[in-house]
Amino acid sequence: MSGDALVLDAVTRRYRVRNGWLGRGALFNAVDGVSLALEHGGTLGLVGESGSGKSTTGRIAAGIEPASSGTVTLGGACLAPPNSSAWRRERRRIQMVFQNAAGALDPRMIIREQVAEPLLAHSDLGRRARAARADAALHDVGLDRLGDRYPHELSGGQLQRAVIARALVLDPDFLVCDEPVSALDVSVQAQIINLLMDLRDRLNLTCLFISHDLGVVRHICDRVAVMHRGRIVEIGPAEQVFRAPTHGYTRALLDAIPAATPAERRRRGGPSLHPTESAVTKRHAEEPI
Ligand SMILES: Nc1ncnc2c1ncn2[C@@H]1O[C@H](COP(=O)(O)OP(=O)(O)OP(=O)(O)O)[C@@H](O)[C@H]1O
Repeated sequence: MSGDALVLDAVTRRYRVRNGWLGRGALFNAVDGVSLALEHGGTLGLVGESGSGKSTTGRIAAGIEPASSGTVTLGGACLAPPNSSAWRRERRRIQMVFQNAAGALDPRMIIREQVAEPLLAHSDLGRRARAARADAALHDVGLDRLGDRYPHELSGGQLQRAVIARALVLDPDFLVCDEPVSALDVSVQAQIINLLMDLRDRLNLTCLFISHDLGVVRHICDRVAVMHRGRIVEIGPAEQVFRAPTHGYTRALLDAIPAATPAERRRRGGPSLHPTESAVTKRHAEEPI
């Protein structure tokens, strides 16, 4: 594990509009001049309304999608465009966990094979060594003994654990998590959040955590970036951004979340805490497998 940072500098991503008020074929900036750094060992939360550019930023950070302009550097070296041989070398260090675990897994393959799959492209390990590495990753996420099962034999939470194991099997330094629990039952969300926190601490991972759930972001992130219409309008230590937001859009986002305590609820006149946040505070709750 090296201590270098993943840095996005003035990153822009342009798409062509298919239909919409800008007019068919017009270009628009889904991500517009975004600069941020993922510092070693930290967790940066990326929040903002739907369509603000969070996922696109995450995919660019993970090297899955190229920037239209701007640079992505890893330890000071420019990350190569996706699919070049240099990219394949660096790709191992940055892995992504998506929202839809079921869609990310092949229903015809057992879990162990799918967890081991990235090793085919990124290592020269033999079949048995790959299976052993996959079993170790499955152990890390609490799925011992389930490697021989097919995806349809696993619960939603177990599927997301398998997807996390597949991201971990290459021993990455950075993990980009894009809404990793929003497709799960509330009762399972806390277990997956707790697992991600445990893995981050145990494996010394540096994380970008994309979420709509500001309660969870406040709980697990040390820094927060707020996106609005493709731009970062505010970035700073989580406690500072949540306690004293400087941008009007951040204040509007925070006003939209339910109050954390009865006193705050009375002061603000809003509803009580989102169930996810009350649940994530119960760390180490284990999902039955
Ligand atoms: N491949 C694509 N082609 C065209 N437009 C795209 C593409 N991917 C994303 N967009 C558009 O870019 C904008 C930003 O999308 P993005 O998914 O990054 O936002 P988001 O903040 O992650 O939203 P959500 O929270 O709903 O996932 C949206 O207007 C989206 O429709």
